[in-house]
Amino acid sequence: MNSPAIAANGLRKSYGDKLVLDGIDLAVPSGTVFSLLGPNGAGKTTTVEILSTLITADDGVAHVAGFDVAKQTDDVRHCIGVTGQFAAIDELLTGEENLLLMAQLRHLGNGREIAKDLLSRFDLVEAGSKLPATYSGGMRRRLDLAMTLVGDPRIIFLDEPTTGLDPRSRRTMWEIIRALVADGVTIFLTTQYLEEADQLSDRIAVLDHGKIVAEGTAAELKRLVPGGHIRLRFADIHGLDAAARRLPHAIKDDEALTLQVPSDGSARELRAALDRLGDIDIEQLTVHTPDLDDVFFALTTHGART
Ligand SMILES: Nc1ncnc2c1ncn2[C@@H]1O[C@H](COP(=O)(O)OP(=O)(O)OP(=O)(O)O)[C@@H](O)[C@H]1O
Repeated sequence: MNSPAIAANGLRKSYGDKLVLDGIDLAVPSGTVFSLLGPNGAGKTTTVEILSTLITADDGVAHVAGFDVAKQTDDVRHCIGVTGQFAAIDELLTGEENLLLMAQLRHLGNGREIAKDLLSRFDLVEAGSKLPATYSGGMRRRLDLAMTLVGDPRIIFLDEPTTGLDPRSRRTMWEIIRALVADGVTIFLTTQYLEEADQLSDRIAVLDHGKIVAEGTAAELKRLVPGGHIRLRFADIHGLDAAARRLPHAIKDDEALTLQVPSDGSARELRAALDRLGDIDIEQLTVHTPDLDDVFFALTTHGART
């Protein structure tokens, strides 16, 4: 098996007496999307900064593209692209000039060609000759990501790439990220948006107070939390009472005229519940399966419902 594109063992980091990372282990196979999900201050940016050689860990080891992030920083930097929460865009240069500067910094001879190609891929051809001050938030993020892609890095760190974007711009970013993955690029993504992690990731780790509290596919994480149920609403109290007698394990709400039946969301369990109700009239039926929101609330203390 190929060695992972990104691997970390026992990463620790403190600022003063504040412990920020308390022993992080992770492994990201090549060509996959890994999301680090966590509330504000959980340590997501700190993890990205260590893996991308911007800061050093106090303890533990990490390898990116097979290189040690603490000892082979230049090799790591050659293989990666990083898009942070604060864009690297130079406000005094046009979009195209920003890309050209990036190509120069990376000592690439064919800067004009690269800039032209990226402007067209990121739908910034017209904007390319304008100053970033005239760009929308979504355009700035696209330019920032385009700059990250100069030199064709095979491993990309995206630190909260869609924070503050409207739903349409967010979806455009998702399409761009999916195209990169289809091209074999490895993506390490941090996000506070559960839907984003759900949509894009092969694997997700939930970070809280500097520790990974759960890791797996979106489906695996959703199975960790209870909360799946079928909700049945009845026209009147007689229907509700009759139904409650046939489904004694259900939670009854006399005011809302509903029964909540624990369920894994499968068609088999739904059919079994309906069979037991027989000819009792149901006014409305909804099936709730746990989503990543439930996982997030269940596993992180910041998100914990009190
Ligand atoms: N340079 C620094 N000096 C002191 N404390 C820091 C420094 N950088 C980060 N921290 C602290 O480390 C903790 C984790 O920060 P980090 O930015 O990694 O969290 P995050 O999960 O990325 O949060 P957010 O979603 O808000 O960006 C925070 O409490 C933060 O205040």
